[in-house]
Parts: sequence; C-alpha cells; structure tokens
Amino acid sequence: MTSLIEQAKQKAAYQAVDEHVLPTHRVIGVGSGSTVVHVVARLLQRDPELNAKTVFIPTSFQSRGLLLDGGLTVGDVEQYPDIDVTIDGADEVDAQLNAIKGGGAAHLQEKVVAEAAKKFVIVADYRKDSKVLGEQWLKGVPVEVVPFAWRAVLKKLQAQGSNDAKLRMAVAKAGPVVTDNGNFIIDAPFGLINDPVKCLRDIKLITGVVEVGLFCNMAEVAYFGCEDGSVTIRTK
Ligand SMILES: O=C(CO)[C@H](O)[C@H](O)COP(=O)(O)O
Repeated sequence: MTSLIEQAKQKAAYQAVDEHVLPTHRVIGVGSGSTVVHVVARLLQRDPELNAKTVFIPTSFQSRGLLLDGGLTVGDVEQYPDIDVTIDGADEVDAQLNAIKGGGAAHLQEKVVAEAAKKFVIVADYRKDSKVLGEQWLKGVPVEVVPFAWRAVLKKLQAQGSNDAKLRMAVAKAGPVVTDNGNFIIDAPFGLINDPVKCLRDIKLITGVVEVGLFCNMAEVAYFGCEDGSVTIRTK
C-alpha cells in the first residue's frame, strides 16, 4: 500500500511533468530526492522518441542514477548551460515560493541547474507547504562548506543567531556527510525566516561557504500533493 505522503508526492510530480515538460523541450533539469523519483517515473512514460531527442541534466549522484537506470541520455551544465525547465523537490516552500533545499545535501548542483533553466518548478507533498520558512522544516538551513573551514563557518553561523547550527553527520559512515562535491554540510536553524533573501546573503558572505540551501525568487510555480488526493498549485 502506497502511503498518503507517497501518493501526494507522485500526484504533484506527475502533474508538474505533464504541464511543464513540453514536446519542444530538448534539455530538462532533474532535481534530487524522493519526490523526484516520481518525476523521473513520469518522464519515462513519455513517448520514447521524444525522450530520445532530449538530454536530461541531473543534480546529484542519485538523480544521475535514476536517469541512467531509465535509459535516458544525461548531460551537464557545462555542455548544456541553457535548460528548458528544471523540476525539483524541496524541504519547505513559503507563500512567495522561496524554498529551503538541501535535505539531501545536493543543493549546490540543484541551484546551478535551477538557475540555468528558463523555468524552475518545485514538486512536494503537503508537509512542505508553509507561509514562512522555518515553520515546518526545523532542521535548519543546509549550508555546504569547504571541509577545512567548517568550524570557522559554524562559529560565524552561531554569531548570526543560529545557536543550534551543527555539522551534519553521516548515518552509515563514521564522521560527517560528504557531499557529491566533496564538501561538508552544516544545518543552521534560524527559527522563522521572515526575510530569506537577507538570511541567504548573510550566510553566503561567510568565507568557506560554498552554497546555501535557500532558493529565493527562483521558482515560478510549486505543486503540492495534498492529503485528500488533490494537487495545490502555487504561482508567483
Ligand atoms: O533539496 C533536496 C536535496 O538536496 C531535495 O529536493 C529535498 O530534500 C526534498 O527531498 P524529498 O523529495 O525526498 O522530500
């Protein structure tokens, strides 16, 4: 039996693919995470001739694997800096479509691939839908840092008000999570983030920070799968 949450993720992902991946598109960005599994599943249900004419740009080891396992052609932003549309999940989305991302430690590549796209679409289940960032996602803003600077960055984040900021530790490995780019992640809770642009700027100015999991003014539309089986669409 598929859980309500899984059904919600699937509905949002399928509808977003159906409404935003057009037959004329040749380069599609594909985010990371468990909701994106459904995005790839829907892409694989398209006309195989269309998929054969399309290049897919993954944002992580995980999404690259999903695409390759599906027999799709993968590329990167170096080869394809102009992407037609990127679809990705999120950890939380606010009323203005600002998002927290990086729960899967993939937000650096995700942001590059989202920014390279003409249109950035978010897919999520109802648990991610907030008015203000920090309402639902309590683990904090994921901050990718170069390994040697992690403790210095941690102290700066604490000085910026994130008293509970901490290095993300791996689960099936001793020591920290190491990202696909060889960096570490600090999770920095800031309570309710009423001004995500300022929060993003302040963190990004810390030397040693590679990328911040705050996606501000980037998404054009978000699809939320709801508990009752419907899909809520939020646009700019
Ligand atoms: O930002 C991400 C990974 O870095 C994911 O998109 C985010 O964590 C949502 O994942 P899921 O769809 O599994 O809830």
